[in-house]
Amino acid sequence: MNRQPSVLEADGIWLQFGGRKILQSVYIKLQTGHLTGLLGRNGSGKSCLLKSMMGLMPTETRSVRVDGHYLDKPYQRPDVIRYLPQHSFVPPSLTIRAAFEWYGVNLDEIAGDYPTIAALKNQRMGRLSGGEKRLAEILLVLKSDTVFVLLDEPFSHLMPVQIEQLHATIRQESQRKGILLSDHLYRSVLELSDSVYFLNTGGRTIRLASPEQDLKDRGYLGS
Ligand SMILES: Nc1ncnc2c1ncn2[C@@H]1O[C@H](COP(=O)(O)OP(=O)(O)OP(=O)(O)O)[C@@H](O)[C@H]1O
Repeated sequence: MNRQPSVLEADGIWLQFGGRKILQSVYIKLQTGHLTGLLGRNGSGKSCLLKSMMGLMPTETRSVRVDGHYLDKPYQRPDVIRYLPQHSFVPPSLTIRAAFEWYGVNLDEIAGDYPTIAALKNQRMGRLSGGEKRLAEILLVLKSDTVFVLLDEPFSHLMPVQIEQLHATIRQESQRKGILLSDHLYRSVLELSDSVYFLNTGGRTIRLASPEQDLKDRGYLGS
């Protein structure tokens, strides 16, 4: 698939719960061909930000634009943007094969890199282990025919060898997609990202110039 480069900008995102401010005028930019990292302390609002970008949170204000065009309900545009939430989202009664058909992803294409998933193709999602299910769901989102992908903690529940393989797949997919990666495996995030945002406790994003040092200065990493 050949596409023109595309830019997604999310800005003016304000979110609060019961007067507690979580996001305050957040700005974030994604670009096809680039991988953007998102880091922040526990509870800083990273998951809320991804949900807000999808239109799945009751934000006070929010603007998500793709190439300057406002996206009213991003969650209704899987052709433009897909989102991997922290929780499982495929109905447990679906087999892996049916889930891949639903997302329009060719199971044969991933069989070489992920033989365990391919071998389980007739297994129902609800019968998979936590790691198997997570991996299948990541691949559905990552390999689907879309332009932007938001990944919320994709590496949780995966064993190291799968994380390594996933690094390669994320790199490959980010050549044509714009990917936002949020995960506490910060080494993976730094290694894969072309640029990194930090969501500070005041609910604003800061683009990190020297990620390792900045993360230490902000108390995310020990010094
Ligand atoms: N529906 C909700 N109602 C009230 N508070 C909420 C709701 N969802 C999230 N919060 C609060 O918003 C804050 C940010 O949560 P969020 O899950 O976005 O953090 P996070 O940065 O993803 O954290 P972690 O790194 O621990 O996963 C937390 O204090 C959380 O308790």
